[in-house]
Amino acid sequence: MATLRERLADGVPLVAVSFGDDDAEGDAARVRDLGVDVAELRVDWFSSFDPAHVVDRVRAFRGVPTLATVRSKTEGGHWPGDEAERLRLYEALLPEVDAVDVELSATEVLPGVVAAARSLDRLVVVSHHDFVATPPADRLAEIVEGARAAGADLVKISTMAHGPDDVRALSALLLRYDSIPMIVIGMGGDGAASRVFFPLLGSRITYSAIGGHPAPGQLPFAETVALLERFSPAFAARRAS
Ligand SMILES: O=C1C[C@@](O)(C(=O)O)C[C@@H](O)[C@@H]1O
Repeated sequence: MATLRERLADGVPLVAVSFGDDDAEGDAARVRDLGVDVAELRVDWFSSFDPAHVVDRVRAFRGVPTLATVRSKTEGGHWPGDEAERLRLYEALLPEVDAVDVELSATEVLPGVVAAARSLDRLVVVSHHDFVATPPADRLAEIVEGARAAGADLVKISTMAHGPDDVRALSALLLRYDSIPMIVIGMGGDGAASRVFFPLLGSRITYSAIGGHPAPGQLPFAETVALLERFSPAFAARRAS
């Protein structure tokens, strides 16, 4: 199976599904059977943060393109808070996965994660989440530029959309930073179209759900794939190959 870096290379959007550790072997089998492009391992959802446990569960996904995330509580995750411990966890995870996702706001963790990822030739998604609102355009631009300066291979912006103006602001951001690999998501019902429409405009990964843990406005995996197949001939061709 191709690595995440190889999958990203042709610019055709990828569909991710997020998993915890309740059934890692079963989830890895589902990823293979259904042709999920990226397994996001939400380590902050795991039952234990002991690095030996985390590495063991992540290894169940070996051979599948993986993106590991240890999301802080301040950006919608469950990580309880010790930043030195979080950095050690990312360092233990990095050899096992294709990429990691870390928040731009995680100033105590981010430089260490970027350095460790560089030394192992892994990708870093530098992300920003706002579950309340979509910030103004100048703030969004500042976040993208900050993430890029911090060493992001991909910049991810996921903010709550309250109506068409927010969706327009997020699509303008995606187009403005066309030369940077971006993942842009408008969360919530008003943003749901962005999960299909933004990949058509260049957003590199869209997140979908199989079963539990759907994020606000996420569509089921099968529906996301069907809509992208309908509207992106390149995506349909890749799925058919
Ligand atoms: O940041 C993202 C995007 C997301 O929040 C979403 O809205 O699809 C889902 C998360 O699992 C992922 O880490």
